[in-house]
Amino acid sequence: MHIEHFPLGGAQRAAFVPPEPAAGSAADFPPKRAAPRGAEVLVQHLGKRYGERTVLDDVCLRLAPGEFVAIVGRSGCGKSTLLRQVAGLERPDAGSLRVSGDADGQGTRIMFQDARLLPWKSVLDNVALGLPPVEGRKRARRALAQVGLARRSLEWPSVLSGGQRQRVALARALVHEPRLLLLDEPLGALDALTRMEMQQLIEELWREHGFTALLVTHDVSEAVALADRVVLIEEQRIALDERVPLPRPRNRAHPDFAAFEAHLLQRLLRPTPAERWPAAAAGAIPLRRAV
Ligand SMILES: Nc1ncnc2c1ncn2[C@@H]1O[C@H](COP(=O)(O)OP(=O)(O)OP(=O)(O)O)[C@@H](O)[C@H]1O
Repeated sequence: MHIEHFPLGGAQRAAFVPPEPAAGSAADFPPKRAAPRGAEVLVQHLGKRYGERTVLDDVCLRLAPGEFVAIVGRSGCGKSTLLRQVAGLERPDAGSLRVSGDADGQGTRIMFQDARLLPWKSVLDNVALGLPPVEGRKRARRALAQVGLARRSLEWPSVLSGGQRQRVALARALVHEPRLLLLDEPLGALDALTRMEMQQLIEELWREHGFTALLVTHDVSEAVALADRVVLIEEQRIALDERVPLPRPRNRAHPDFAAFEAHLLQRLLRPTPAERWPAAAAGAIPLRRAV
């Protein structure tokens, strides 16, 4: 897969030596991935403001077709804002954004932390929503089978657990054969075990279907488990964009997993210039002198 990086404003890299792949890992990693049929996403010099507040500034990012990218960053740094721009739910104030291979936007699907199911419709009808009745239900059954809920299709959403509801939300995205799946902290409300099961399911479906995936998460471990690349947003910009140097499926028990996670966490928790020099950030003294 060809990955092209745009120059990243102020990108900084902490000292991290990518580990060698574990012995025998190639055998654990059969190349059974479907040929990518995902969209390409190209974000160039994107800026977004809400009133006086600049949330994103000069953000450049490219997702190759079929790539899985995770966005991490502190609360309020603009992760969901970036996702909403890519989803076309909001318009950026500056720069450009292109999702190719999805001309009508129908192939872009988004999943949120809450499943947002219609309580007065059955599980099956939630998944088939917007599709022609007969064909839609057939496709919805197939999608529900893929997420392991074939037997729950005639139930109401209210009787499902949180994890099962998120499975339905995943089926509702899959039924449209997405080319781009946007995931806005979709597992944030789940318990640790269910969360890991869902991560595994998302990875399996991604491998099988070949869509491009963009995941927003607070959980660095989740980003390392799922993504090809991890992108960190800090101070309105992309401050780090790194390939995850680990074979798939990711082994959380392997020391290399922990090492890469620790490397990202260290970078994430590093105080920003504004935190180190609050007076300068507030304009009391020139930042140049403070630095
Ligand atoms: N519609 C809006 N109007 C005004 N401000 C907004 C709006 N949406 C988001 N913001 C502000 O933009 C900033 C970034 O919000 P965003 O939700 O993108 O952050 P985030 O990184 O996803 O946060 P979290 O991890 O806590 O979900 C925040 O300061 C937020 O208050």
